[in-house]
Amino acid sequence: MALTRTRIKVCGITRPEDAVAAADAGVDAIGLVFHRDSPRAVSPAQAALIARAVGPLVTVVALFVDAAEAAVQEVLAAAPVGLLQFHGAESAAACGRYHRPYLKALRMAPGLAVEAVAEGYDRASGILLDSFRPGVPGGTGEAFDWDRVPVALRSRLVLAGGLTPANVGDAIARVGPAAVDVSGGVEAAPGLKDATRIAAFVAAVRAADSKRQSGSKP
Ligand SMILES: O=C(O)c1ccccc1N[C@@H]1O[C@H](COP(=O)(O)O)[C@@H](O)[C@H]1O
Repeated sequence: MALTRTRIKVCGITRPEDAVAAADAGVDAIGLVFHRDSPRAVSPAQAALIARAVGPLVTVVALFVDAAEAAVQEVLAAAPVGLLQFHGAESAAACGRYHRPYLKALRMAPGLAVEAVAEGYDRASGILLDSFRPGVPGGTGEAFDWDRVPVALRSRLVLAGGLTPANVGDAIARVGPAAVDVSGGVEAAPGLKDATRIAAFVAAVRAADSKRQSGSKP
């Protein structure tokens, strides 16, 4: 049985007030980036403050890019993380080391055998597909060719990469992911979310869900 409500994650939150805006808009998860080179990077102490602001029933996702085990453990000790997100070249064994639910991000490099690679992460709670730009691990603000998404992956797919309030409805109609993830598309500036854009993104997702449901009725 397929989900009728697309789950929403807003990633790259750096301020408690942005976490509150996302929660108030009705998102399912917020993402915190622990990658030093990102304009959205937060410290474990900031993460704890943001997680406290968002309350108990919004999932806090901690995003790492090929991080050392000690760095991941430091974050886990500091903040109530509900889900890990591995956005680098981490193996399935490395992702599973923390005995926590996790998303594995795959960047859509030319020629990537998406389905085969995703199969190697069968213990992941979801497979996140993001755009590929050489030398940039994520948060590019660029969309990839959605026709490359394997149908078989949809039920555990988190679609990411260049989503915005303007294109997310089309993305849902064409791909039918379990969840969508947005960062740059709801920002006023890198790392600074915009409450109006977050609300517009959520509204666009819900409109697409309604359209899908009415279209599937006999
Ligand atoms: O957001 C970042 O700065 C970032 C840094 C390193 C790895 C991943 C990052 N963000 C993730 O990138 C995708 C797409 O972001 P966007 O919507 O295209 O800006 C998303 O999954 C973020 O979680």
